[in-house]
Amino acid sequence: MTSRQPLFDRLVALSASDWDAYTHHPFVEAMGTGTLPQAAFRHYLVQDYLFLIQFARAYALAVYKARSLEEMRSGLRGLSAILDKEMDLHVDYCAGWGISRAEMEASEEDMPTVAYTRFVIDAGLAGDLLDLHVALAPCVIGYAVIARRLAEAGGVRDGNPYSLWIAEYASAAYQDLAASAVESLDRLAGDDLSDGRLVRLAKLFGQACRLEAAFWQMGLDKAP
Ligand SMILES: Cc1ncc(CO)c(N)n1
Repeated sequence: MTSRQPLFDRLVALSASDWDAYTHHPFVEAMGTGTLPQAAFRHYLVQDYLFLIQFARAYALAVYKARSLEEMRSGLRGLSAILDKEMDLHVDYCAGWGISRAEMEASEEDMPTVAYTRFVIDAGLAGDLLDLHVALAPCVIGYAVIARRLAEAGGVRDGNPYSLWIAEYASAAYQDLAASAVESLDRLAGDDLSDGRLVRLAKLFGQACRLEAAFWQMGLDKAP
């Protein structure tokens, strides 16, 4: 019975308090209500641009770590989704907040950005493809879960400056991407995951959730 439960659900259950602290962080709740200070969001946006560059490197590593052509192509789709789509979207979106590409490129990575992105890359370098995808899961899937909840609670509405952010990650395209990330965890894990491996994977997952929470907190800490 437990083996039929998606690996993602088991990881969330094993790291419930870290997962909840990440997905219900005060930064997230304030985006939903529209009360997040703009300075917090702008700092987050610039750091997220730098985050995405490193995230692309993590997908490049997924191509390298692939054990089959199919897995290589899947890593390549993730890489090009970031480089060819998400980065451009991000630049357009930041322009709407008066932040130029030049300003983002001139910015330095804050410690939480360095910590999170290099943690993910190291998880992939030191481990196998499943370790890497588990370390990536809170990013890819977490944003889909957060945005869906905020959208269902009425976060996308006139007058909420964060509507577009919520709508983007609540969109069918992003929700589909997250659903395929959930499936790929099960495909990579196969059906003979030992208890010991599960515990090690849950450690990676919980750490990534704490680093996501620290990423939100970095934004809040910039609010006057
Ligand atoms: C910090 C962070 N986590 C996850 C995502 C989703 O891609 C993102 N853009 N930024």
